[in-house]
Amino acid sequence: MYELRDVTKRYTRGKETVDALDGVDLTIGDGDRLVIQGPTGGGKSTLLQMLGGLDRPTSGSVVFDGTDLATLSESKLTKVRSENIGFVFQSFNLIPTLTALENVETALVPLKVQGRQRRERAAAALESVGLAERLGHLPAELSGGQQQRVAIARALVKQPKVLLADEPTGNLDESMRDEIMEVLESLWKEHGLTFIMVTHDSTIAKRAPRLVTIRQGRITVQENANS
Ligand SMILES: Nc1ncnc2c1ncn2[C@@H]1O[C@H](COP(=O)(O)OP(=O)(O)OP(=O)(O)O)[C@@H](O)[C@H]1O
Repeated sequence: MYELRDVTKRYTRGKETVDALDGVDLTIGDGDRLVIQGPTGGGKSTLLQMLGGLDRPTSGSVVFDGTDLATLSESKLTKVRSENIGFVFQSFNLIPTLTALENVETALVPLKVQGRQRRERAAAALESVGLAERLGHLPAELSGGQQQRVAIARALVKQPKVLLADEPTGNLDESMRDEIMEVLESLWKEHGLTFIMVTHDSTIAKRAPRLVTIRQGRITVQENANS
């Protein structure tokens, strides 16, 4: 699915340069579940942005299903993203004036799914995260955990190949954290998704089959035989 070769991302601000990624090589297979951890500023979000085609490396290649995202035109990159990659962030990023159903429907607009089919798919996605009774609620009328479920439904409604999550439980208390992790893990199993998650949470990191640690832009990979 992913082949990253010698990926470098250099940020320059004035005279200062930071290598947020420094020669990263990483292979991720179809259906893998991978957790990325590391100290603050280590490069976790930058790596996730490369995988999601949200940014391009300074050098190196990020090959996704045979296509190098590093050299793709902006319009082709947008197409790859909207068809294949679902994102979940720490700050749920829901549109406050839209209902849960409408928020999920927004993910199907770029795919030109319209009308009744769009509503039905969005409703089914919300049902799969346990929110069948909350379709007409606005984000402000939902708990933090419920808002994150809406964001997960929005990421998954287009049936992406990959789900990328950046600290998806960072804004939640412990019980909601466990709840959201259960939802994500069961969706991963059910859909055969490739699931890549950034977390600071060592309990979650310990449960991951593959753990990537990133420090000063360099990665180490551990396989966890117990999970
Ligand atoms: N747009 C940018 N411009 C300049 N420097 C940046 C930019 N984005 C990130 N950096 C720098 O790149 C390095 C890696 O940042 P990144 O956000 O990937 O780290 P992180 O591991 O996700 O950190 P955190 O856990 O704090 O979110 C940091 O030193 C950061 O300051």
